[in-house]
Amino acid sequence: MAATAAAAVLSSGRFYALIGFEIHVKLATHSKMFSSSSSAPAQTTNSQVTPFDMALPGSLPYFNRTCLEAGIRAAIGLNCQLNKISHFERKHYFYPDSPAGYQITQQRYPFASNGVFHYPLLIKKDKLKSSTKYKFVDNQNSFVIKQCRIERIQLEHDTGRSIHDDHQNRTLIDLNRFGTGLIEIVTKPDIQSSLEGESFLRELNRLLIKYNICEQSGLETAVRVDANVSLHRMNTKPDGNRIEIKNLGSFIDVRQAIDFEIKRQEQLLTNNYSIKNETRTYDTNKYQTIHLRRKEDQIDYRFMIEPNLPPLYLYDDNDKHIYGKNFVNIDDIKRNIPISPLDERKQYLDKYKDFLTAEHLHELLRLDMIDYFRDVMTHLDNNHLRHIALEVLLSDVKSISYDGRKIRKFAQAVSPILFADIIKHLEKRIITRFSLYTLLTLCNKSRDSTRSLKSFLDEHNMYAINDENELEKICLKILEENPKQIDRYKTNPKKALEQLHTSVCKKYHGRIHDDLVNDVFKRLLDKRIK
Ligand SMILES: Nc1ncnc2c1ncn2[C@@H]1O[C@H](COP(=O)(O)OP(=O)(O)OP(=O)(O)O)[C@@H](O)[C@H]1O
Ligand SMILES: [Mg+2]
Ligand SMILES: [Mg+2]
Repeated sequence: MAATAAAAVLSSGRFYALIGFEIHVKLATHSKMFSSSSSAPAQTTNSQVTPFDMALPGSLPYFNRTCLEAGIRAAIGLNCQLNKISHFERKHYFYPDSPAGYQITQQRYPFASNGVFHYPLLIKKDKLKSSTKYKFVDNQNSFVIKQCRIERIQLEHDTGRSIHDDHQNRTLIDLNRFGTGLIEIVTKPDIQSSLEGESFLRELNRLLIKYNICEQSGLETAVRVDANVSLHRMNTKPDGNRIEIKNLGSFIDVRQAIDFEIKRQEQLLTNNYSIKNETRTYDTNKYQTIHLRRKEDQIDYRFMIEPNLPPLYLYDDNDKHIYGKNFVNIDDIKRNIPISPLDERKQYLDKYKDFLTAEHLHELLRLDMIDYFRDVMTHLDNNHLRHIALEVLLSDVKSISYDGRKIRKFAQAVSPILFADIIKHLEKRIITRFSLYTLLTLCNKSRDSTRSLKSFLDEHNMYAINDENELEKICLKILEENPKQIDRYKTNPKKALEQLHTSVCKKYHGRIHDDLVNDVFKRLLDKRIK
């Protein structure tokens, strides 16, 4: 894998862009950060709310250490320095869905800082504008690795939700979400294009899910991103001004919002306007960023140390003498941390180097198939079979279950053992390549993971016809039914064979091997036209 650090110059060649993210991640913990209420999605409004969540006088916060543990896992994945002492502060602002009038955060004294994250760059496959034509590999079929520094990671909690009731012209407040644990990951402005930004977020998302920091649903629900974008003339230094685009909820929104913003700023600078600090929002219908407020107009947050919470202390194996409720041993967490997505990628490419390319691997990751692939591989004992399995995964299985949710259902219905068994049958020519899609669809639909392959093949009579005599009889019959093709064979043998092949497949529903049947037809037709 090659490391690169080339500056991304915009197509005009006159400007360069700097992009920094503030990424809010909803932590996968059972209860909220400072109260015992559940943080799971609720059925009824205001059903998961304690006196503290309502800011009732006299109620006190009680810190949930699993939030800190999840945060530490993120910090390890992002190679951050873990600060042994960190503090909670009150960040004051008034908003109806935040009844205390402040948010508890660690903005100034975070538990983790100064990290660096390496991620593989998505490379545009071709010059088409299509948003799907991306791949993760360069022409040498290796990953291009980029890096982005992490400024800090802080713990904070979410706000409630305002529900606007237009009929009665009022706003209702639901506090179920209030107090659920978040981490905010703040990057340095090291990202230089929308493509780098999207690549960074996709890899980060994999890390967050793999390390059980947020729920599987990832960027779509558990992660919200503020993208800070600034454009500068080449050979000038940034002056610190930036545009902050708030609350982006999907990879595509992030990419499009950045692209729009770069173009907008390019026009401003070209017309000799300057970029001033500003907060904008992205309109997903109009594909534009829209002015919200000038940064200078923002209120003074009047930060103060949260008096009801002690500092958080971290320790490692070397400081065994420290213990207590809010103390977490970093080394305990490090010992149980899974392999990082990047190292995992290297491991896969190394283990299956005989047939797995970086592009295949990217595709498996993109389709959320990697775990299924890994499990299938363990049931196949040679690379020839494994290669066939890979090919089937990236064709038939891909079209049956094209997204993460569906592949998980597919994996339940078609167990890796069953899938491996299908591949072995295919290789032994007991079933045909042509029947695979139907067979896999049937297995997937049956939703009965206990059924054997034999029961499917018996029930639907899907055994390949391998007997030459039987096949010859079938082909003769097809020729009788299609006399036109015999004439056509004289002038256009390719087309005639294709038509005959289609007819035989239609009639025998994928029980015929392509190569065998073509040979038999050829033999029979050659004899006839002699
Ligand atoms: N010149 C720049 N161009 C683009 N992004 C920048 C630039 N300078 C700083 N940034 C980014 O701005 C972000 C600053 O985030 P931070 O949370 O520290 O402050 P904030 O946005 O003022 O606070 P808040 O959390 O209240 O929004 C970082 O992601 C940083 O990388
Ligand atoms: Mg910000
Ligand atoms: Mg911030």
